[in-house]
Amino acid sequence: MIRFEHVFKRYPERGEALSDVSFEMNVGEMAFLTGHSGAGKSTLLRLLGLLERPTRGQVVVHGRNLASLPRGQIPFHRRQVGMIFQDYRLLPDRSVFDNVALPLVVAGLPHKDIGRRVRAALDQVGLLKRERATPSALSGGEQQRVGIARAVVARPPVLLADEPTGNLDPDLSREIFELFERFHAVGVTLLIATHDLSLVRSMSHRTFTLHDGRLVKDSGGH
Ligand SMILES: Nc1ncnc2c1ncn2[C@@H]1O[C@H](COP(=O)(O)OP(=O)(O)OP(=O)(O)O)[C@@H](O)[C@H]1O
Repeated sequence: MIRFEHVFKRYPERGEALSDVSFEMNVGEMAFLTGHSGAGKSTLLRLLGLLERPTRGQVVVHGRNLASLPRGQIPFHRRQVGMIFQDYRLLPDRSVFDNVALPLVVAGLPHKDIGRRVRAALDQVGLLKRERATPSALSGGEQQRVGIARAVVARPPVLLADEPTGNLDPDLSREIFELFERFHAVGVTLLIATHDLSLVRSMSHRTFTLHDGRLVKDSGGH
């Protein structure tokens, strides 16, 4: 589902953020991505979401080589890869419903399908009753669940999360990770960047470790 082949990413002003990174993930696999601050975790996820392009090497998702993906297929790719962020990135002046609907509105889905799909996604994250609320009326854990509903509403086969529990306390963090387990159980491929090593250790999934832009460890899991 995901393949990195000798991937390098250099930011002109900062030098190499990723150096010669190669790995593969199978369909339905769930893995963690760890490493010190600045190790390159966000960069790796941004390459997968096509928010950045590699300087060298190949990134392949679902058989599509992102380096040679025609411009017109970028929106389609983005719908195949749901992204979840530490700071949730919700629109503060729009309702929970509107925030979750956004990817479907952008994709031009018919109105009646949008309502059905948004409610299904909110149900999955346990927020069906809050669709009219604005994000500021929600707790951090709830806001992140809105972020997750938005990421899954277009039913992407791949979910990427960048420090999804970085702003949450341990109990809420565990709830978010349990939610990820449920998507894993239905066959979604997940890659989750996190500093939360105690949660990582308690969950026995494959774990990648980056150090100074290099993949130094690939371990764990069943
Ligand atoms: N848009 C950018 N422009 C320039 N340099 C960048 C950019 N994004 C990241 N970098 C640099 O690339 C390196 C890797 O950063 P990255 O954000 O990928 O690391 P990270 O492991 O996600 O760190 P953190 O845990 O702090 O989020 C760092 O040196 C960072 O300063």
